[in-house]
Amino acid sequence: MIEVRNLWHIYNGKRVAVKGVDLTIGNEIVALVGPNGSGKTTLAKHLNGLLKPTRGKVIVDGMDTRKHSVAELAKTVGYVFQNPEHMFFEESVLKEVAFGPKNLGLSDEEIEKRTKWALKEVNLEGYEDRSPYALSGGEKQRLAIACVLAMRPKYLILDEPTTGLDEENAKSIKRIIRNLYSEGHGVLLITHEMELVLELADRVVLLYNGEKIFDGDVRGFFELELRKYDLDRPRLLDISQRAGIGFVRNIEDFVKALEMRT
Ligand SMILES: Nc1ncnc2c1ncn2[C@@H]1O[C@H](COP(=O)(O)OP(=O)(O)OP(=O)(O)O)[C@@H](O)[C@H]1O
Repeated sequence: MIEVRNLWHIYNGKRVAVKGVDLTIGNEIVALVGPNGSGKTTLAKHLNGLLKPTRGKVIVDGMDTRKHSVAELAKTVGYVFQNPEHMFFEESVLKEVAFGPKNLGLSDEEIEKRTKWALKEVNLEGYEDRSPYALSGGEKQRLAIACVLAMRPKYLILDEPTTGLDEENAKSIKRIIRNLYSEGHGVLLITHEMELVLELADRVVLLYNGEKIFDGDVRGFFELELRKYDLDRPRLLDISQRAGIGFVRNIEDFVKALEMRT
């Protein structure tokens, strides 16, 4: 369990980015949403110790982030950054994924096992010898997830994992996230894409001006006046409501509900 208790983050002694946030994350998919500058990245960087609390506490599976290094915490909380190509530096996909486990000082056998597993998990088997830079946007995103997965973290933070991807690639990322959840991982999904929230999240946390405005189920979240927070309501929900069907999570459920009616 990740526990955030009354967390405050103030940059340079004056810019208050996170204001008294409480939050827990277990084996679930939590969407972290809010307009630009609302504090999402700042909050997420606390979960693996990249930032330390100005006030309050973050406890990751019993470890106080102030008392543990980022390297230590990264074994438990993996962070897949936005624009993953900035993080690649090896000449092949295989070396890129093996880098993390190597750094942990694992045996060659264990490194190979983890690398293979991570590449399989993101469906990049057969790409081992390719250059990370020569991959498509969707493949780069999957490679970035594999690199973090190879560290076997229990929790994953994914920052805008589907932004800029076409539908096919976005689908594949969604499948990976669902798999990770069913394998017992906790996932924190930072996103501006409300369709993704609707389809995937168990819970939604809304930040606004650094404060937690909402923390609850997806249905409750979409009952909020989202325009007030610069967020869009998914079109599917409007269409479904107009059709008299009400709350659905994806197009398949909408079509099923339509068919049942006829
Ligand atoms: N290193 C920094 N130094 C000073 N202020 C910062 C720093 N990083 C972020 N901020 C400020 O803290 C506030 C929260 O920023 P943060 O990046 O956490 O928001 P966000 O919700 O992730 O935004 P976005 O959706 O645009 O990525 C913003 O006002 C931002 O300008």
